[in-house]
Amino acid sequence: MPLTASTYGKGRVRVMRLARDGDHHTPRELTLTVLMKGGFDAAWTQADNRACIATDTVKNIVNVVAARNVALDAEAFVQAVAALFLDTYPQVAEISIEGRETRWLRHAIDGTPHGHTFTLDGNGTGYVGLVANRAGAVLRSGLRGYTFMKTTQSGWSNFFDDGYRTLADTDDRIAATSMDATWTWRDAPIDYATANAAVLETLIRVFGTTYSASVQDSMYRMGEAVLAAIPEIAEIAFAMPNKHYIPINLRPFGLDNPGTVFLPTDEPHGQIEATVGRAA
Ligand SMILES: O=c1[nH]c(=O)c2[nH]c(=O)[nH]c2[nH]1
Repeated sequence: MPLTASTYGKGRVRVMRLARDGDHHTPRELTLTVLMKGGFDAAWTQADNRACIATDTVKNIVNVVAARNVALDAEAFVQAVAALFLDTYPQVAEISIEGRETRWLRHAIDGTPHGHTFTLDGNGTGYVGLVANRAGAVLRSGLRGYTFMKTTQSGWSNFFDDGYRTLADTDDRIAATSMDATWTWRDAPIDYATANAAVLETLIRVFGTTYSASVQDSMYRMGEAVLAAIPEIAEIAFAMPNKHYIPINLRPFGLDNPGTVFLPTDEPHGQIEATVGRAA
C-alpha cells in the first residue's frame, strides 16, 4: 500500500530563554511543535528507523538552539531551529514549526520598569509559524485568543430575510471576540516585536474607533489597515468568534432595557473568518 502522507516530530516542546544584561532580564517563553517531512518512509513501511531523527533529539535541538540564541525574538529563533535541521540532516526535506509565546510583561514598580519582575499578559498568546525547505520559507506571526470588545458603535442589519429569520435589525450592540490573527511576512521588518505591536495597535484602533456594520466589515477594514501600515506583511488571516451579548427581556418585571443588561453567551457563537491580501 502506498504511504500517501507522513510527518513527525515533537509537540509541546516548552522552553524559556532568559536574556540577562546585568539585572535587566528579558524572558522569552515558547511552546513549539516541530514537524519534519522527508526521507523517513521506511520507518512506516519497512520498520527501518535508520534515517529517523528521534523526536527526543528534536527536543534536544530546540534546547541547544535556545542556549545559543537566548536573545532572538520568536521569529528569528524558529528560523535558527529550521536552519539547523536543514543544514544538518539531508533526509529532512521540509520542517514546519509552530509556536505559542507566553506574553510576559515587564512590571513597573513606583513607575520604573523593573529589571527582573514580570506579570503574565493573560490576553491571548503570541503565535509564530515557519515552513522551511531548501527552496525557501514562509514565516508567519500572529495572536491566538486575543479578546476585545466594544460596547456600542456596532450593528447587524439588512441581512437576508425569510421565514427562518428571527433576529431583529440592530444598530447598537456589544461586539466582542476572541481573535486568532495570523500575518504572513513578505519581507523582514526592522524589528519583529515592534512590527507585531504596530499590527495589534492598528487592529484595535480600527475596531474601536469606526462603526462596525458586522464582524465581517470590521475584520476586512482591520486587515486593510494593517497592510497599509506595515509594508512587510503580505496578507493577514483572521478567525473571529462573535461572542454574543444578548439583551435580556426585562418587560415581565415592568422594566425597560435601554442597552444596559445582557446575557453573555459563548455558545453557539458566530464564526467569521477571512484573509485579506494585497492586489497581485
Ligand atoms: O457581525 C455579524 N455577522 C454575522 O454574520 C452575523 N450573524 C448573526 O446572527 N449575527 C451576526 N453578526
